[in-house]
Amino acid sequence: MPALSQSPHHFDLGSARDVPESHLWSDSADDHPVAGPADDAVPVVDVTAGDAAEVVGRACEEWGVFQATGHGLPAHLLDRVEAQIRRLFALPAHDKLRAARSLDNVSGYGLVPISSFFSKLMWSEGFTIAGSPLDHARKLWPHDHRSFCDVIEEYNKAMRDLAGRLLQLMLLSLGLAEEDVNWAGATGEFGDMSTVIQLNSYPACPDPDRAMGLAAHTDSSLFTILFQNRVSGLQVLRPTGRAGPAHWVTVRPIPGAFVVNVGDLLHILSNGRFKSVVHRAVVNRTAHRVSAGFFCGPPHNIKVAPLEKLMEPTKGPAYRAVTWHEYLGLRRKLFDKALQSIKISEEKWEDHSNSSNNTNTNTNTNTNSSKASSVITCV
Ligand SMILES: C=C1C[C@]23C[C@@]1(O)CC[C@H]2[C@@]12CCC[C@@](C)(C(=O)O1)[C@H]2[C@@H]3C(=O)O
Ligand SMILES: O=C(O)CCC(=O)C(=O)O
Ligand SMILES: [Fe+2]
Repeated sequence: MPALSQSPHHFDLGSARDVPESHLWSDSADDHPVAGPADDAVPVVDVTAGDAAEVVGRACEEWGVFQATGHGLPAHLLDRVEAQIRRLFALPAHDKLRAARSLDNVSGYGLVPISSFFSKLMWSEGFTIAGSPLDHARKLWPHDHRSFCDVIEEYNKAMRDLAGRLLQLMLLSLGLAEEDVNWAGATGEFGDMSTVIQLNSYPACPDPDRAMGLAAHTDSSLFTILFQNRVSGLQVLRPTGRAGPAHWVTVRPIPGAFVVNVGDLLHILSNGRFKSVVHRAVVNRTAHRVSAGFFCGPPHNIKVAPLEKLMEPTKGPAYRAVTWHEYLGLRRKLFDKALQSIKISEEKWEDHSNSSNNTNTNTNTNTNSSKASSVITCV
């Protein structure tokens, strides 16, 4: 076993010749098989196709995830994003730790936030960007933060535009109009929607079957747009159902395509119709994999609740209303029990429909008009 330079938290994964005890996941933790290549695959949608909304809707209901092609983001921008992610994680540990995430700031370098719920460490490092990356980039590259900030800024703009288009397709597929979700923006603009970028790094691993890149989880967002490029590693859980017993399906990388997955907030908004997909990232022996998640949420202070229009006449809302901020707080405490904790039982449907709590579903209660996380500038 290689010596740990400091604590196991700062163990240099890239140069490991063995998986240390601190990062060793037992096989028994993996309770589902991985489906073979002959099994059905995550749907692929050309977002410019005439039937895109319909295909997106089916994918979100059946899988909770799809791959988006035809999105129009130039390949050279994605190459520059990937190069900057690799540049960041290739820095020596002590440089990266200068930009470490702190208790009062979600942005910065560190272990994936859900790490605290697991006794073993994951084979990955992360860098979270909420708002401007400038302060952290300056700490990483005191003399050359510009190229990182410029690329992130350009990527953020292009991704917000894509996110707006995807949201419109999703809402259209649910039969919703602009006035049903007034914060969603009318014409594909992403308006005041909140976004967070999560950069992930998964170094090659000497014993990939006994390590875990990113443990199984759902995202708390409305939806997440993941750039995974050419190295595979993302797997989605196909629960027991039409496709047989529960199993993991590898999301085959399609160069230039994005993986779009439904998060808990969209599951709530659609009253459970769109599935918040459980997913994880596995590692491999030879390739250093990187990815970038673009987490899309409602505007600051908007409460997301099941839409009246999507409820069956005899049924009520399955969840109570929450802002993204409140929900992140619940996730920090309860992790995968957070969604269950806001579930409304059938007996309470009647009380709930009489209460005022659910009337502000789509009302902009935004008293603090901060757009800090929607605009990334490096000035
Ligand atoms: C906005 C956020 C979503 C996220 C927590 C965070 O504050 C920033 C990182 C996000 C991420 C990325 C990896 C998986 C995940 C579950 C985690 O631990 O951190 C998600 C969080 C989430 O979706 O709740
Ligand atoms: O890297 C991946 O494939 C998955 C990343 C992910 O799930 C996340 O950032 O939430
Ligand atoms: Fe995720």
